[in-house]
Amino acid sequence: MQKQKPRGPGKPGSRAPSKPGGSQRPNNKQHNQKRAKELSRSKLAATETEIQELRAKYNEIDPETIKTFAQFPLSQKTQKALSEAKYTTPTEVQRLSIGHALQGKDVLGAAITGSGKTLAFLIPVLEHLYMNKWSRTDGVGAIIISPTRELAYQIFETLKKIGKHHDFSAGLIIGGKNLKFERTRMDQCNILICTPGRLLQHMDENPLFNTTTMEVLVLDEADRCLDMGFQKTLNSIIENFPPDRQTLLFSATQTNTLEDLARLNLKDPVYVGYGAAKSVDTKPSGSKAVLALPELLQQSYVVIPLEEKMTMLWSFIKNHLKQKIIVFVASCKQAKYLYEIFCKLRPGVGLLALYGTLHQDRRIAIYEDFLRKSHVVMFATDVASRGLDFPSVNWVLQLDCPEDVPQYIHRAGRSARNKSRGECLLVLTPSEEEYMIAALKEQLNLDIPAVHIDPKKLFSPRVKIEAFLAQFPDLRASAQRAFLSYLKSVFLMRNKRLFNVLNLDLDAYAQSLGLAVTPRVPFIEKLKWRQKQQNQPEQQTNKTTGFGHDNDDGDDGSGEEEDDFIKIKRRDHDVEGDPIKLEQQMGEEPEEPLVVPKREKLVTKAALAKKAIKKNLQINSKLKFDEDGQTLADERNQMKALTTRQQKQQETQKDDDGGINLMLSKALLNEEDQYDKQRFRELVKKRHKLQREKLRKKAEQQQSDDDEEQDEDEAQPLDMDSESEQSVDLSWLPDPDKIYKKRNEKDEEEEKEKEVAQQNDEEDEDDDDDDDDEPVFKKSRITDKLTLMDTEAIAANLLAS
Ligand SMILES: Nc1ncnc2c1ncn2[C@@H]1O[C@H](COP(=O)(O)OP(=O)(O)OP(=O)(O)O)[C@@H](O)[C@H]1O
Repeated sequence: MQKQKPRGPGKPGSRAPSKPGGSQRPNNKQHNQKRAKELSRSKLAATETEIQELRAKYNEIDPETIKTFAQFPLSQKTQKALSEAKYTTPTEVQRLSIGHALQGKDVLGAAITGSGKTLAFLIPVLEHLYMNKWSRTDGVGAIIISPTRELAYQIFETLKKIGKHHDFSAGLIIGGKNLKFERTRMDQCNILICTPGRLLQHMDENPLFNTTTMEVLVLDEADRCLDMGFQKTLNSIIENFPPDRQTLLFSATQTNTLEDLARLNLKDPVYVGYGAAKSVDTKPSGSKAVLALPELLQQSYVVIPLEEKMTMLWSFIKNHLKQKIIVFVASCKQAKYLYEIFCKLRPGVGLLALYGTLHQDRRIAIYEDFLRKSHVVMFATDVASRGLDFPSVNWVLQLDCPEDVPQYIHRAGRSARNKSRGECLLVLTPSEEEYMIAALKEQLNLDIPAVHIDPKKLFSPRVKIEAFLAQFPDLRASAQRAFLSYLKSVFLMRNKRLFNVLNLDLDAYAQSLGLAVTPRVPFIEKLKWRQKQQNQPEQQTNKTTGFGHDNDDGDDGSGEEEDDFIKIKRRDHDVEGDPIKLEQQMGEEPEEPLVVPKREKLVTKAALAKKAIKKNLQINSKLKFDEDGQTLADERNQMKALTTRQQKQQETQKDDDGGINLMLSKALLNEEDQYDKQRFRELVKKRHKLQREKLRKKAEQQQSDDDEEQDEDEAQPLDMDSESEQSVDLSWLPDPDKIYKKRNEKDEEEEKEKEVAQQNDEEDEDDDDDDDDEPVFKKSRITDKLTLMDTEAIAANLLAS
């Protein structure tokens, strides 16, 4: 599209001389506009003819004869971008699926990891919008759903590459990004690449988001999108899509059941990559899974106890310093701890960690870092196991056993991508070996060779790790969290044949992580306790049967009662979900189903309190007495009694199961208020009493001091003092004490009267207290006798007058 240069406003009076026949500027403008119109018209016409030509060729597509992308009836814009990105020859999955997708059919594509499934659905998406002359204002035309954020980001990047000559707008809608920003832009996007959770959030919260225009739906890693984890979310999303749409499903492990496909409302789907002959249009029987691994991937496994994994990992990294390695672990906290401790240990190679709890920007930065680097070790959880296209990964080390065979395939598939070589080492504990190896043999027809590690090549980093943990408490806490999270992940696995947390040597594992003390694992303690509880009655039953007490007495009723007491009625009473029928998968004899224990109901403080109230427990009460032997807690007790009374009333009513009883609460609050007021008055009174006591003592002390002083004055000759005192004879002066005492006594009486009046006014004052104690300030005035200095001053005044 040509762009016109913006013109400046132009100065008034500085116009260019006009040519004969009218002004030049309007002529130019008109000319340009005309030309632009002609251009766009011719472009539209060209597009229209291109579209018609391409559409005519759609029915002639024969996947078997196609060798290059140029042979596909694709728009020039797509062809140009493909050749610029050096995509000339389509991969098998692309060759087999693109034609059907262009024809508007629903496609289920299964192909090994790294075989180019992304282009197999992106090309048809672009072509569909192009052929339908989709413009920016037409809204959302296609939605691509990916189970992880990194994969969505990767698809977005590929779309940018091959769709760069088209005029469509595309949006990446994943968690951890700016929701507000996404909201304002979503309605302007023609292609949305999103994770299920975020998409549903927008559907629920964003009034601008409208999917009625949507015509193509793609599920990458379809089996993951449709599995239990995303089931509810995806069901809600699908409800919002128009039923009349094209659906494309792709994965390396298509394990979808027919039920899943029915949920998606597929219409006569084409199966690509199913069956031995990689045939097209052949429907797979029922829910048969399609599982395959790249030919150039070398696989092996090693069996070591859990506690030796750290040593093995350290030695492996030290022996492969010039390689690009992904180490898969079961939980985020393990990935974090391994990264932290290995950074401290400095193995001599770059380290990275990619896991779900990291901030999204950090995750993308790590992803890009790992893309770029050629010698690096990345500790990762299964967020990195599906779809991520890291070039030239030499080794995939599955340090913790994968949950199932598809997970093994996806992890292993991060290496040996797109016809390159790679290796995968599966680390198993002795208890995991038998089941996992048999499952791989059964489902993949794969005999993975076992490798044995030369003990001489093992270097244990334990001493160093212990030293670091002793030095850095944060690191120790991280190790503890890693320890617990691994055990939790094993505990939560549904496949109890493969993962049994009770088989693990916890102390040895804790020590291998550098922990001096094994952290407490409450859920294992609970599990053991529950197992013990379940075994005990069973043993007791056996005992009873052994002694033949069952039917001997002939009293059926009593016998039954006894049995009822000790017999477990349903052994799987705490089963959460259906038991896993592993035997059927493995073709073994059916055994007792293994079950995931149900989570125990949490006992909250509120629940305990409720229980206690219901039982009407009498909690020990503390009684306080004042100096007079009165109980201070009387009011409180009264209040408690009232509460219990009202609770009883409430219980008898039985219609109030929850919520707040306003009447009762009000009454309780009033009671509480009364009590608090009373208590406050008592405290104030007590404080006043204490103050008075103190002042009285002080006054008495002062009086006794004064008396002593007076005695001393009388006893000592005057010449002991100053010269002035020597020169003046003051014996003729009247005794000031006598004068002022009289006056003070008068004051005292008045004060007393006032006090009595005040006492009568104050309702709350304690009479006893007041009888004992006269106001201290009055006493202090009475005892405030004239000093020698005062007497001297009075004498001076008198002399002067
Ligand atoms: N026709 C092609 N020619 C050359 N390279 C291609 C072609 N198609 C895809 N590729 C490259 O192959 C690599 C793997 O592609 P892609 O990620 O789409 O595989 P995938 O099948 O989706 O893998 P996974 O199953 O792991 O998701 C990418 O680097 C991509 O660029």
